[in-house]
Amino acid sequence: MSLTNTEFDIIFAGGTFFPSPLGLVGGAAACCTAGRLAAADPSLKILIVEAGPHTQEDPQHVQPARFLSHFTPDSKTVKYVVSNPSEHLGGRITVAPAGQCLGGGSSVNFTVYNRAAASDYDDWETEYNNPGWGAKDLLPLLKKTETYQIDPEGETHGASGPLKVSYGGHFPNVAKDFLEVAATYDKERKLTEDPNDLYNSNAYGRWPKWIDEKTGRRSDTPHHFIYNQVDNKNLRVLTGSFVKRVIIKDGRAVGVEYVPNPQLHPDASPEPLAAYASKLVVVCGGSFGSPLILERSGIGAAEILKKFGVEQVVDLPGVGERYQDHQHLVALCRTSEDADTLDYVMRGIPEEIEKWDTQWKKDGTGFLAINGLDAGIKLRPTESELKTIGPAFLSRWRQYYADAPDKSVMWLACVAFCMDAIATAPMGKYYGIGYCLNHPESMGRVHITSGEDATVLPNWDSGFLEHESDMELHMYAYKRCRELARRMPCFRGEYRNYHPDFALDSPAAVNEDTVPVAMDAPDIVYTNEDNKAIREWVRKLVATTWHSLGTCAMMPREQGGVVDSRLNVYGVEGLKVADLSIAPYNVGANTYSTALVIAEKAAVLIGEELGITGV
Ligand SMILES: Cc1cc2nc3c(=O)[nH]c(=O)nc-3n(C[C@H](O)[C@H](O)[C@H](O)COP(=O)(O)OP(=O)(O)OC[C@H]3O[C@@H](n4cnc5c(N)ncnc54)[C@H](O)[C@@H]3O)c2cc1C
Repeated sequence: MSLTNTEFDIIFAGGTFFPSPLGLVGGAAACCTAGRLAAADPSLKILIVEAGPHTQEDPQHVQPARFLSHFTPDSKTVKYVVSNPSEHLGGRITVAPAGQCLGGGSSVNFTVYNRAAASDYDDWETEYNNPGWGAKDLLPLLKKTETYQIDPEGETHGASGPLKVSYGGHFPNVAKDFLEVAATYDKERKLTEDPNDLYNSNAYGRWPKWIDEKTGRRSDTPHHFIYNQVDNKNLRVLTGSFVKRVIIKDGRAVGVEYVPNPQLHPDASPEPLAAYASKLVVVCGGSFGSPLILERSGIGAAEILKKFGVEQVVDLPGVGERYQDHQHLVALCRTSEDADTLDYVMRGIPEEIEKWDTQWKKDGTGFLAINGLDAGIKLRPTESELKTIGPAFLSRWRQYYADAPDKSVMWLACVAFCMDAIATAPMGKYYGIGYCLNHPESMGRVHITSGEDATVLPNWDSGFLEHESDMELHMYAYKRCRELARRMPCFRGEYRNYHPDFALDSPAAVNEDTVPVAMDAPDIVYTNEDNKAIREWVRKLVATTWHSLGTCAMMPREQGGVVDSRLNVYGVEGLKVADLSIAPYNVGANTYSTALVIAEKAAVLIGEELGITGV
């Protein structure tokens, strides 16, 4: 589709693309920012350019529990980003699936509602010099996005935003078991009604979801910010198109070049087309997409651009650096047939889908209206636990966590399906206690492998486990998960492939076919050999939590920053980045909420600059 003769006000690159004064790409953040601006000023010509397909009213996007259906080898809605082999992972690669469809991650994610600690955002303001990005400034925007159906009067939650947050349409008995065990076994920690108030941590609770309790639908960004404005002909979305580069003339971004996605348009000419924006180009390709768009546009480190024949426009060596994620693992167990798990739905068994689809259509409840992540904790180690974790983590704790009681070191949760192993585990019902590290010390990097081809995979080093402090925390986390899991009434043994390879005669040996241990049973004592086995297990299985951020960091330019605190790319006029890639440092939570608050803030900043009121 050629948009060459249409001029937009804004183009959003990475999401959907419109010929407009403003242009954007159409991921989670892009749809929110574009939708807010379009609603405030319907005369604004906006184009969103998105690499993947539309998602409108597709059950695989709208019904929350369908998220694993996107993970097929030939997926058209998820892009598999493959890392370089790493010595820290025993020489193996890791793969990060990233949403590639209108709405990006918001259209395929697991719908876990998890909010950062207030001090995470305060650090953005004070440590990275970004006025206006602290918790007190962002809280009103966090509230603006959501309707917190669980407690609309809650002080830190929103009551009338477009995205609904609830517990979903069912409370699985597996999650109830988990909370009962937590309350009885873990004497050091309490239960909470609201694990997401920004200011408190270290208490177990029922876990909310980005799901509307009235309809059972996913709270994604395209349906709530874009598809609900179909009558606005000035808001245009171009799907199936990769933004190749931003067109920069005399130091100003004036448009984008885009090429068809060959997976969706195999017969289209690969020649680039152009769309022009008179006011602004906003890059929103996510943490994997945005740095690559910038590098192909000549914005990045000299040696990388030179290697791939891209003429440098701005020297910004920070582009593509500071890749961060939340590394996760799950200790899987078998469970009884009467346990509520999503295994059969996740495996796509037709009778199960049909049964729950009927229920979902009737009243928005049932297994399609949940995500199987129904209880958990943002956990901080106790003083006595801290003594056992290890010297590298202890040093990290003292430097980063000790004085910030709202920060948790990991999110630990009960998973009511065979997460990570659904494709390989024998048929049956499973649950797991899983966790992700909230602020791993390790960082990676992502860069182009071609100056011309926007469809090829990048050069990605995940950075996972490059710091010993992360490994020590993983080992502690596994032990916590295991103690909780084996006490749960629904426990019927550990699934060997998702536990370390302990010696068979070790007291830590995997118990495959058994019943729960007593609540007051002593914790397992691990030998040096057992600890080595856990270390190997972590290396073998640690994986992305799909929470990539930080690759176009909002920091001072001299410290490696890519955008300033108004999201302007250093050295180019009329060019912003507005997605999770601008996060200067990690947040202790699943990242959709943070992507949304960045998008809301971007809309406000753009509104101010273009004189649009009511954003
Ligand atoms: C499988 C999965 C599960 C997740 N689960 C959760 C969860 O349960 N809870 C939670 O809080 N968070 C979750 N997340 C994370 C969350 O969805 C992301 O943090 C969020 O979507 C990031 O938003 P973004 O706008 O920065 O990027 P994205 O949402 O990734 O959007 C980027 C968009 O840009 C497009 N794009 C990239 N390059 C180009 C290009 N060159 N041209 C055109 N388009 C391009 C992509 O196709 C994509 O649509 C999950 C993510 C994934 C992938």
